[in-house]
Amino acid sequence: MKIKVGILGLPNVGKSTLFNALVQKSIAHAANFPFCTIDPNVAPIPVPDPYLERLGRVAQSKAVKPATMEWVDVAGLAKGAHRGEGLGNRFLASLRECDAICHIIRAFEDPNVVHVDGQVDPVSDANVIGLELILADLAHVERRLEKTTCSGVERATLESIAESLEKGIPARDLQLSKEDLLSIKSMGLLTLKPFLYVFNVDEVDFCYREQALETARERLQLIPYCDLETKDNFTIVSAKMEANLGEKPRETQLSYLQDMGMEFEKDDQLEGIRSYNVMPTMVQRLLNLGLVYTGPGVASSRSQTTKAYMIDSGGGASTGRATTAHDFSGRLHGDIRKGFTRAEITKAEALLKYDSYVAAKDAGIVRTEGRDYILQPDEVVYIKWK
Ligand SMILES: Nc1ncnc2c1ncn2[C@@H]1O[C@H](COP(=O)(O)OP(=O)(O)OP(=O)(O)O)[C@@H](O)[C@H]1O
Ligand SMILES: [Mg+2]
Repeated sequence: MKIKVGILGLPNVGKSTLFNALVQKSIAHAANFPFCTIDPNVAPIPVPDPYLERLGRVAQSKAVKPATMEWVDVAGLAKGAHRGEGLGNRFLASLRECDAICHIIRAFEDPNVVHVDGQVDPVSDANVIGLELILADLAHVERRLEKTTCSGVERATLESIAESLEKGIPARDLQLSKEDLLSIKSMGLLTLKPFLYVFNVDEVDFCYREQALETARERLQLIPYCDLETKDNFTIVSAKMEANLGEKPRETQLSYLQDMGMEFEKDDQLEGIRSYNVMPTMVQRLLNLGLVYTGPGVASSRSQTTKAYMIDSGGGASTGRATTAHDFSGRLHGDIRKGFTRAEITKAEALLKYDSYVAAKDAGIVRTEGRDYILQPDEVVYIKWK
């Protein structure tokens, strides 16, 4: 299951700075002028994982490979983009292919960083983006409705969406049935996608997290185009702080933040606030994704890597992609799928109580399932095949 997340926002709000922080490398050019990014930057980002390292040790693997999500950093979307302002909105095509959108909203004041409208106003900025997305979807839907190949359920659905968009209502606010949604899936409508709202705050505000989160929550309530059901899907980052912390030694990072006023109750809190952990975890929750593992049980002559894979936690309820043991075997190798006989399943937490897969099996915690078994999050899967 390949998951793509798009980073969207006005020009010069810190999208590329944040993208680099997520990738933990300087891939995207980030600079203090609008429309710095033209071509999209794309990179895989590992999904934070509570079990992988330890499972690798139980399996005696030489390496572990985390599941990844692909993040896409695009050009800034400007007010009037639908009329061709800024870079227009042609680049939105890369966002149409994404499973979720991460909307970066400038909340930092720094007067040295140019704001396209001359003043920092997070609510107004977020509304500009919300409206541009509605207008971009409307133009996209109207183009499709002009085609004679658009008929039946697809046409009826798009007509009702167009009617709503014209009134300023995003497509996600319509109660579309599964059948309706399926008929328009290839359109990649932006106002149907799950959104994560990310307020990019000043370094010092980031260090007073509770207060900054409260302010973000209050602002979100004022953004009419924001998805009502996902109003909890927001967070704060300080892209500049992330850039400053970079990969400095842990002690340096801690003292930098403490000097700025941040209080730490526990040492591991530092990892818990870094965007490369926070943001993929939020996307995972937003899209209801879970992780399953392979490695334990596999003979070392066959594989020496323990790997994590993403699946739909709700058994396909949210993405429509339930993963059966047989489907999953196809993700490993065509031959494994062809020769599938059964799957051995165990929970990661339970397996970690043993020194080896064999010991866990002897203790009776490994069960056998057939091809139609729907995988559940945090399961370790060992496929038997001929
Ligand atoms: N939290 C912050 N506080 C202060 N400055 C910041 C913060 N986040 C980013 N910046 C600065 O804002 C400027 C613009 O950043 P960046 O190039 O990442 O924006 P962008 O959204 O990718 O822009 P574009 O749309 O032009 O590609 C950079 O100088 C960056 O250092
Ligand atoms: Mg950029």
